[in-house]
Amino acid sequence: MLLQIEQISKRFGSRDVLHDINIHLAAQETVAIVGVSGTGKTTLFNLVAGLDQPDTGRVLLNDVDITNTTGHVGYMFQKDLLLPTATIVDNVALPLRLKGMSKRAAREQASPAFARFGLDGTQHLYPAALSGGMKQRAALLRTYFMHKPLMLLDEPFSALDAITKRDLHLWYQQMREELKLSTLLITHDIDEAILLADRIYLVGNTPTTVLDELVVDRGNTSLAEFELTPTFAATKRQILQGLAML
Ligand SMILES: Nc1ncnc2c1ncn2[C@@H]1O[C@H](COP(=O)(O)OP(=O)(O)OP(=O)(O)O)[C@@H](O)[C@H]1O
Repeated sequence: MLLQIEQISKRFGSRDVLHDINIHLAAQETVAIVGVSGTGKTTLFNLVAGLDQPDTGRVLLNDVDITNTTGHVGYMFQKDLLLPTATIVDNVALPLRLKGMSKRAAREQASPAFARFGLDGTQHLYPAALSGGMKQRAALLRTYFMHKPLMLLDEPFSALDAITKRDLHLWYQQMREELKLSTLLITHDIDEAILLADRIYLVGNTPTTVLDELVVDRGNTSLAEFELTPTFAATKRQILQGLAML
C-alpha cells in the first residue's frame, strides 16, 4: 500500500474534528475523500502532508511512518497560489529550485513538460496572463515537479467554471495514465469524485469519521461518456444517500 492513514483522530481545543479515520491508497490509484464543507477534509490533508500533528494515529507512506513530518508528498491547494511576480516557468520550476538547482537548470528541466500540460508558449508569461484552467494546469505541473510518490489535491478544480472544469477532468484522467500518478483528492464536488476516483471515501458526522467506501467501476467507458451512464447515476445516488442528502 502506498498510503495508509491509520486511526487518525484530531481535536481543536474541546472540539473533536476527526475521529478514528482509516484510509488507504495503492500506487497509481486516485482516491477521493468527499464530505460536506467543514467536516475536516483540509485538516486531514494537513495531517497527511505533515503540516499538523494528529492526537492519535499515524500516517504511513510505503510502510514508513511519516506522521508529523513534511516533504514526503506533493500537494496543491484550491487556489493555484502561483507567485504573481514570477514567470510561469519559474513558478513551475520552484520545487526544483528549492532542491538547490540553479535557475537555468531548473528552467531547462521544467520547460519540456509544458507541451504535455497544454502550456507550451506560456513559459515567459506571468500568471495574470493565463486563464483559470491554464493556471490550474501550471499549479499541477509544479506539484508534479515536487517529484513525490503521492499527490494531495485539495479542491483543485473547484474555482473553475463548469466547461473548463470538465475539460480539466478529461485532461487529468489522461495525465494520470501517462504519468502513473497516485492521487488523494479532496473534494465536495460529487460528480468530480465519481469521474476521477477509483475509490471514494465518504466522510461526515460529528466528529468526522468514514461513513462509507465506494469503488467506482467505469469499465471501458470513456470519461466523457461515463457521466451519462446508469452506473454514474447509481453511484451518485449511493453517495447522496451516504451523506444523508437524499
Ligand atoms: N487550527 C484550527 N483551530 C481550531 N479549529 C480549527 C482549526 N482548523 C480547522 N478547525 C475547525 O475544524 C473544522 C474542520 O475544518 P476543515 O477546514 O478541515 O474542514 P473542511 O472539510 O476542509 O471544510 P471546507 O470544505 O469548507 O474547506 C472546522 O470547524 C474548523 O473551524
